[in-house]
Parts: sequence; structure tokens; C-alpha cells
Amino acid sequence: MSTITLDTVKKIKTLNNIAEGGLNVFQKDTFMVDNDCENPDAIMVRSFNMHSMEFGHQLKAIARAGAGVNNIPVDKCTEQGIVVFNTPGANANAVKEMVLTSLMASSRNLFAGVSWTKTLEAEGEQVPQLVEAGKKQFAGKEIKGKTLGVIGLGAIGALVANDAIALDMDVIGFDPFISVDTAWNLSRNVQRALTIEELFASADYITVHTPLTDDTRGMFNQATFSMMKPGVHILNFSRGELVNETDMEAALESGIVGQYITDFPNENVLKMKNTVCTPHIGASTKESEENCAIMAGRQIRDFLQTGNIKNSVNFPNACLPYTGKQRVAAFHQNVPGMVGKLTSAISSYDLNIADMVNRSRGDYAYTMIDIDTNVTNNIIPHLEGKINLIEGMITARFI
Ligand SMILES: NC(=O)c1ccc[n+]([C@@H]2O[C@H](COP(=O)([O-])OP(=O)(O)OC[C@H]3O[C@@H](n4cnc5c(N)ncnc54)[C@H](O)[C@@H]3O)[C@@H](O)[C@H]2O)c1
Ligand SMILES: O=C(O)CC[C@@H](O)C(=O)O
Repeated sequence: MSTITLDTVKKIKTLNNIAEGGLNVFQKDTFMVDNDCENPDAIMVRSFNMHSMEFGHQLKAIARAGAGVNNIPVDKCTEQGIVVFNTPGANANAVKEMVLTSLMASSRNLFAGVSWTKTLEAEGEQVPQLVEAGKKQFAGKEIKGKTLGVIGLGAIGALVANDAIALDMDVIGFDPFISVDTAWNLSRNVQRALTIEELFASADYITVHTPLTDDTRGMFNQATFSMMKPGVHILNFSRGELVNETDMEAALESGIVGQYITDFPNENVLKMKNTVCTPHIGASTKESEENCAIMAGRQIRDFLQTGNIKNSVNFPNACLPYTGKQRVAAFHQNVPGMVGKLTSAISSYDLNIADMVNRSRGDYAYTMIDIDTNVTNNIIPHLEGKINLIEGMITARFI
């Protein structure tokens, strides 16, 4: 059932702590931002799991202040005409710095060395001698000249790959869907793996930067571990589910995997040998949280006020310069004749069209139509009824 509504004050619900800069983008006279509000027009979220949530008819958009959208039921949102945004690249530098820190720290056994040294606290004046006697167990390897395999050369992977080249590593990257922009920005010294097997066979260290999808879930498993160099270090700052935990545990026990560094601990992973866990802090810097929140806030604000879509993961990007004229923003099936039916519904009320844009993505499409006169409030319910009757319409609103 589709609806057209004339909005007044718009309600933004927050499901996690959103950095202040992202909340400040909402003008106080036009928006109400609250973590408890009912029937929000939009939701801002970080990692909160939204899969069991029901969404009201009022909800028009969800913005993920971050990259991964696996905590959001994107397909359900699409069917309901709810636009899902993320903030591409906004936290990439934070994660890159975390990956490089962990790469060097793990190669030098820093985590284990620091923990062991702390156990000497009660040894009094014996500490210096014990340190000298015990340090050999923590001798590490330099990363210079070693091979780093980077799986997923998007915002984060490309930064990691380029900086690893600057640290004198050999870098091999695998990304069958690499974007043209990233390819332009990638160091020419990054070797391209045509297959993931090629990367597994040559890497001393592997870092993964793909989203969690049905294709990538469990990509680290018994079969892929058997293709890797014994003692390989694996860094996972993407999502825990990329790794088959049982197989990882066995690979760590047998030494095929020398160290596993992950930002996604759980009760099983915490118990695994040679594993270093961080508490999902890859993107936890002041700068990155502000960047993500501001980008997410602006995208939601602009969408609610103008209908323009930027950085959606489920609907096409669409921009029509906003002139303040009455605008119809309609989500519908991507089937022939929809634009014609929309324009004839509008012109049947003697309304003239000033401008329009229509964009499609897969099975769905989005149309914005500007009307060159103000539509009086008594016409809107009738026009609403007419647009409602168009087969294939999901949801539409007047702005
Ligand atoms: N630890 C954290 O706090 C943190 C922070 C940011 C992002 N992340 C995770 O990192 C992921 C990547 O973030 P990003 O900003 O680089 O995203 P991105 O979209 O810029 O890059 C992802 C890349 O993975 C590639 N890819 C997709 N499927 C692939 C496959 N099967 N094999 C190889 N490459 C594949 C894509 O082509 C793309 O280039 C996010 O989806 C998120 O899960 C974690
Ligand atoms: O919000 C966070 O702190 C984590 C974000 C991260 O997992 C992401 O996918 O961007």
C-alpha cells in the first residue's frame, strides 16, 4: 500500500551513539533527533542489529554511519521503499591505521610480549634479568620484503595496499569487482591476483577488506587454509563471519595459521590459540566517527528535504537541483510505463511538470518530478489516490 504524505517536522531516531557533528546537521526547527522517538522518518545507526525490527509506514530512510550494512535488512527495506545509505570511505583511514599497527605488532609478537612482561610485576628487582632471559620467545619477523595479500581493494583495502608498498612490502591484491576510481588510485606496484588462490599461495600476511555477503561468508575455511603458506598471519578487520571458526581453530592448532588478529571476538574466538582480539575498534577514532556521522546526517537530511539520493546501497543515486517547487518522489518497480503513468496522473489535475529525473537499479526505480505550481492541499489526497492505484508503485511522497 503506497502513501503520499506532506511532511512537517521530521523525526530522526538514533540507534547507537552518533557523533555530535552528525546530529548538528539537522536544523532544530525542521527536525527532531531522539533515540526514543516513535514512528521516525529516518534512522541513524552504527552496528545495532536491525534484522528483527519492524518498520512503520513513516520510515523513509536508514543511514549507516559506517561501511558495513550487514546489520540492516536491506532487501526488506528495498521492498518497502526505504532508502539505505552508508558512508563510503569515511572511516577508511582509521581502519587502515589499525591494520598497519596490527600487522607490525603481530609480526613482532608485541601483544604476547606485552602481556608476558606484565606477568613479571611481582618479581621485584629480578625483572631486568627475567626480561633478558625470556625475550627470545618473542623474537619476531620484519615485514619489509614480505608479501601482504589484500582481499578487497575498496576504500580500506586500497589504502592498506598503498601504504604497505611504502613500507617496502610486496603486495598482491584480489578484487574481481574493483571500482575504476580505486584502480586509478592504487599503486602500480600492487600485483594483481587473477584468482584468490594465487594470493593465498604467495602471502605471508593476509588482510581481508570485503563486505560480509553470501559470497564472502566463510571464505576462510579448511579448503582455503590448505592453500596458504604455513604460519601465515591473518588480519580480519571486516567481519567475523568471513571466517569459519571451527576451521580457524584447527588451522591455529596445527600452525597453518601462525596468528589470527580479529576485531570481532566472541566466546569461541577468545579461547583460540595465537589469536589477538580487539573490541571492534577498527573505526573508533574521533575523526572517523565524526566523518561518518556528518556524511550520514547530511545524506538523510538532503533526502528528506529534497528527495535527492547519494550513497544509497539499495536505490539508485538521483539528484535533481531543488528549487523549492512541489516535488513528487516515487519509488516503484523498474517496469515499462511507470514514468508515463506518473506524469499522466499529475497532468490529469492540470498540473504542469517543470523537471524530472528517473533512475533505476535492478528491479527498482526512483522518479522525482517537479511541478511548476504549488499544489493546493485539497488536490493532494486525490492525486495521492490516483498515484496509489498505479500498479508497481511502492511509495511516493510530496516534498
Ligand atoms: N572494523 C571496523 O570497525 C570496520 C570499519 C569499516 C569497515 N569495516 C568492514 O570492512 C568492509 C570493507 O570496507 P570498505 O570501506 O573498504 O568497503 P568498500 O565497499 O569500499 O570495499 C569493499 C571492496 O570489497 C570488494 N569485494 C566484494 N566482494 C569481494 C570478493 N568476493 N572478493 C574480493 N573482493 C570483494 C569490492 O569490490 C570492494 O572493492 C566493510 O564492508 C565492513 O564490513 C569494518
Ligand atoms: O560504527 C562502528 O564503530 C563500526 C563501523 C564498522 O564496522 C563499519 O562497517 O563501518
